Amino acid sequence: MTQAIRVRGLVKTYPAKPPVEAVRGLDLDVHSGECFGLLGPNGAGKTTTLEIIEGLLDPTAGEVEILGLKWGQNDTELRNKIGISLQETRLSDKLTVRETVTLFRSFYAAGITPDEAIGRVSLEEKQHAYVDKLSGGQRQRLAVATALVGDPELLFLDEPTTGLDPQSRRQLWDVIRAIKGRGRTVVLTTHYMDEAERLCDRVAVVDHGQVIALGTPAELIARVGGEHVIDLDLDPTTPTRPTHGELSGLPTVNAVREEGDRITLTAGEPHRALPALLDLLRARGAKLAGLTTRTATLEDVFVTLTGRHLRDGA
Ligand SMILES: Nc1ncnc2c1ncn2[C@@H]1O[C@H](COP(=O)(O)OP(=O)(O)OP(=O)(O)O)[C@@H](O)[C@H]1O
Repeated sequence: MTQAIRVRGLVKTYPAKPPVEAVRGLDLDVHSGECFGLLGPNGAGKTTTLEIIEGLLDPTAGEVEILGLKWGQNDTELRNKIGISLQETRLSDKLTVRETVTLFRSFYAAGITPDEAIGRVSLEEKQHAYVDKLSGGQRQRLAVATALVGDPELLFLDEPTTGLDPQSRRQLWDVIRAIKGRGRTVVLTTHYMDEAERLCDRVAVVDHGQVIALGTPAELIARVGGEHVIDLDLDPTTPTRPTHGELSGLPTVNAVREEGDRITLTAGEPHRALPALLDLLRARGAKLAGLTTRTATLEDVFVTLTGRHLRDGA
């Protein structure tokens, strides 16, 4: 498989008092044709990493190769091969959708027609509308159209669906799937775990400027110890809580997490873990305020790895 992106030992320290070590020795390989997700909480270093790869920011140290090319050596060629939709792409309110896409098309030596780009993000009906008259979702799709119009081999989408309603998010997912369907490489950052699970072939979980886990969503979920999660809420009046050791000793339980009255177990076989859990709770005289079982998600992966929720402070 050819590499779309190769990053080694990336470091970015912002000058401040004290200096901010936003990226601390990050390695990354993105394969051609895959949809790759960078996940992590606010401040993890995702945007900084992307902006260095996109050539918008200089690294403090490290190597970056994009499509076999390097910033500083092949800039014009690189700019023609990548498309970027920034977290908040600034578009002029005084231009229409069509004028905006036409303007961005003029930045590229080759590409698709503005009409085709507008069609790919389903904005035909809005092509004569001014940017300030668009909804949030339409604006985001326009931002993606401006990134698509140069027919890039590699497309960067920084939090493409943040703040959008569910319907607009799904529309953008379809747009992203279609881009991938054309064999293009997509790198996206997101706070939304369902988005990453649905769209990404592989994801890297970034925390404190480093990759702390990498793999397909299914691999990462399997790695946290089981595909099934049992969430149980103890009634606060419960006299004696089961101990951590008792919970981890239940059949097929791989991990135990306790946050206040919420206990979360990951279990390989819930049909074996659950009856034993209920017996244990009965023996402790514990009252249940709630009990649910569900499939493990990337959010569980992140909490297991870092002890924090991905959307903390989001
Ligand atoms: N220009 C800057 N000067 C100083 N510190 C900065 C600058 N830009 C970002 N940082 C800091 O670097 C760290 C990483 O920020 P970055 O935006 O890369 O994280 P992120 O993972 O993309 O977060 P978010 O999800 O909020 O966009 C943060 O602590 C941030 O405050």
